[in-house]
Order: sequence, then structure tokens, then C-alpha cells
Amino acid sequence: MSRMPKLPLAVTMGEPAGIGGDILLKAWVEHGGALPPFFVIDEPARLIGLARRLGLEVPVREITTPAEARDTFHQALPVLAQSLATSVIPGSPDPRNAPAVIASIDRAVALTLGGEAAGVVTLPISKHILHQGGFTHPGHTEYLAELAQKAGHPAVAPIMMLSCDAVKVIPVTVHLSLRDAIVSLTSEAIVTAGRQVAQSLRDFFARPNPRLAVAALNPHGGENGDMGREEIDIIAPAVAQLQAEGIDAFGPTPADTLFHPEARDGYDACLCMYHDQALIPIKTIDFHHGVNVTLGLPFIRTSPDHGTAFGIAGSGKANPSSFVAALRQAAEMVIRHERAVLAAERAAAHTPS
Ligand SMILES: NC(=O)C1=CN([C@@H]2O[C@H](COP(=O)(O)OP(=O)(O)OC[C@H]3O[C@@H](n4cnc5c(N)ncnc54)[C@H](O)[C@@H]3O)[C@@H](O)[C@H]2O)C=CC1
Ligand SMILES: NCC(=O)COP(=O)(O)O
Repeated sequence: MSRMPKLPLAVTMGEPAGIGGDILLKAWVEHGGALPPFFVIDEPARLIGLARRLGLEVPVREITTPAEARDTFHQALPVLAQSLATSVIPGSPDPRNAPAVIASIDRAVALTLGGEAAGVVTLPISKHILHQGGFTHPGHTEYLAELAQKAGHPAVAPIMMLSCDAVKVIPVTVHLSLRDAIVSLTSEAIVTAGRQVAQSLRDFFARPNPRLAVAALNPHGGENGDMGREEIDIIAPAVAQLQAEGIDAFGPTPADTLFHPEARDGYDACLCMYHDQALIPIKTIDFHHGVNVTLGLPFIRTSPDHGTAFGIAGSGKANPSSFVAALRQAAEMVIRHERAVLAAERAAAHTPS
């Protein structure tokens, strides 16, 4: 990437007993100069200890404002200090650290909305550990939307999209049991997701005329109602609505034949009806370069596609590529947004009042 955002990206701590710190340190060592500058909100001492454990030479420098990060980044890893309640054992999460994990997310969002950071890149949290610590949200996606709403953006409807070069997938229902996902599926949710995805593909992914595939829910697309009516009652009307709005959408299409290479050539993004229908294909096709992007927020947020991987935390085995892709994706989205704002300002300046 030749151009970099004007401001640094804010990276959250994630679950400190997971692989977040490992991939953060590895990314800085392996790609430092080629990465968009960022700072992390974490406890400096624990990152120093983790670097030592992993045998990585990472000078950690505590900063007090994001503005210091850009100059610091190429010599040392800039860290905005967030203290933890108790010491971290890789692979053994402790809910007492949940408030620090949440505070790191809160601060990253506040700094981004406050114009001090370019966007938010989150490291993986353990939803279960945060829930034990009192967190009531299913995941980042929903929590980030609530933070945006509290900050004065009431209409925020977050949409999860996972993206790699080969495919983009959107789970229309997200963090629900499969039973609840099926019951809660509505035409409105599909249309809302389709509209947001089409707009975001135009704004951030250079797809001026995005083509959206819409997956069926049931085997064989419901076999004309013999194997379920959701296609007839819910999904087809949503596709028709999207088409009526000028969006190039097609479906419902049986999901089992939507993800082979020739099928993927036929669309820019695929709306899927539940979490695993979307995430199994992308994680199978390109686990190490998938990026989770939250669309519809008033700020840019990306994340690696994987989780905390407790089994390999602190071992040096974690692959940082998805995190690196998340940083690059966030930076690219920030730059596209900056260009669009500039173009709009120029257009306004040339419009007679
Ligand atoms: N954005 C986020 O905060 C996310 C958080 N999670 C959370 O992560 C926790 C664990 O979830 P799992 O389903 O076990 O998925 P996981 O992604 O943590 O692990 C699945 C498998 O992939 C491996 N793996 C994951 N990332 C890797 C990497 N960078 N390099 C090498 N191997 C890697 C793990 O060792 C494990 O074998 C859950 O609590 C879940 O909620 C899961 C996905 C996203
Ligand atoms: N499987 C994706 C995932 O769980 C990420 O959720 P979020 O924390 O980004 O909302």
C-alpha cells in the first residue's frame, strides 16, 4: 500500500490470554514498515513479557496520545496503557480482566469518533469470558453499534461481512443459536443487509455495480416448498424488494453450490442466512487472509476472521496474516473514505449557492 491514512489505527487488546498479543507482536516484527501505522490499547508490561516469551525483538513504547503513534511506529510498538486486573497466563483466560478488555474497545471507539484515530481494528475476544465478566452483548458487532448509538448515531444497523480476495460473505443473522436464527429470519433483515452491503461495496470495495447472491436456507432451496417455506415466504420477497430498488441481487440460490470458483465469479458478495453458512466457506477458502468488517458503523472497524485460539496462545504458532489483512483493509477503507470526503468538499465548493 503506497498511501497511508493520516491518522494511526487503534488496535484493541482483545482477550489477553488468547493469541491477540502474539499476532500483534509478530505482525510488527514481520511487516512493521509496510503496515499502516497503528497503536494498541493494552498493558505495556504484559506485551514486553509476551515478546520475551515468544523470542521476538519488539521495543514497546508507551505513548500518552494517539498523535505520538505515527512517529513512534517505525522504531517501536506504540502502546496506550490499559492496565489489567490480574496477570495473564496464555491459554487460561480470567474474567477479572474482562473490564480491561471492554475498556480497550471503548477507548478505541472514542478516539476514532473523536478524530484522533483513523479506525478500529479489534483483536479477538472470548465472548464467553466477557459474558462471565458481565458483558451482555453477543460480540463486537453488536457492542460497537451500541457505542455508536450512545455517541449520537441512533440509526446504526451493523452488518457483519467477512472478506478475502476470493469471496465476501454476509451472515444476515449472526450470533444466535441455529434454532433462533431460523425463527428470527425476516425479509426486512435481508433487505437491510442487502442495501448496506451494496452501498459499502460501492464506497469501499470499488464495485460500482455490485452483484449480490442471496443464499437459500433449506436444502435444494426448499424444493419449491416441499423442504421448507422460508425461500418462498421470506427470501424471494426480499430479493424482489432489492431488485425493485435497483440492486443487482439474485436468489434464493441453493447454498451448497454457491461457493465453488465458477459460482463465485457470478457475484461480488453473498448474503447468507446464518453464521456458519457464511463463515464455513470463507474460512475454508482462505482462513489466513479473511477479514471481518463491520458495515454500517459511523467509523471503520475490521478484525481478523479467527478467534482467540487458546490452544496455541503464547506458543509462537499463531499466524498473523489475517490481522495484517485486517490492518490493510481498514487503512484502505479509511483512504477511500478520505477521498470521498475530499471529492464531496470540492464538488460543494464548485456548486453555485
Ligand atoms: N472477532 C472476534 O473477537 C472473534 C472471537 N472468537 C472467539 O474465539 C473463541 C475461540 O473460537 P474458536 O471457534 O475456537 O475459533 P478460533 O479461531 O479461535 O480457533 C479455531 C482453530 O483455528 C486455529 N487458529 C485460529 N487462529 C489462528 C491463527 N492466527 N494461526 C494459526 N491457527 C489459528 C486454532 O488454533 C483452532 O485450531 C470463542 O470464544 C469465540 O467467541 C471467534 C471468532 C472471532
Ligand atoms: N465469527 C465471527 C465472530 O464471532 C466475530 O464477531 P464480532 O466479535 O466481530 O462481532
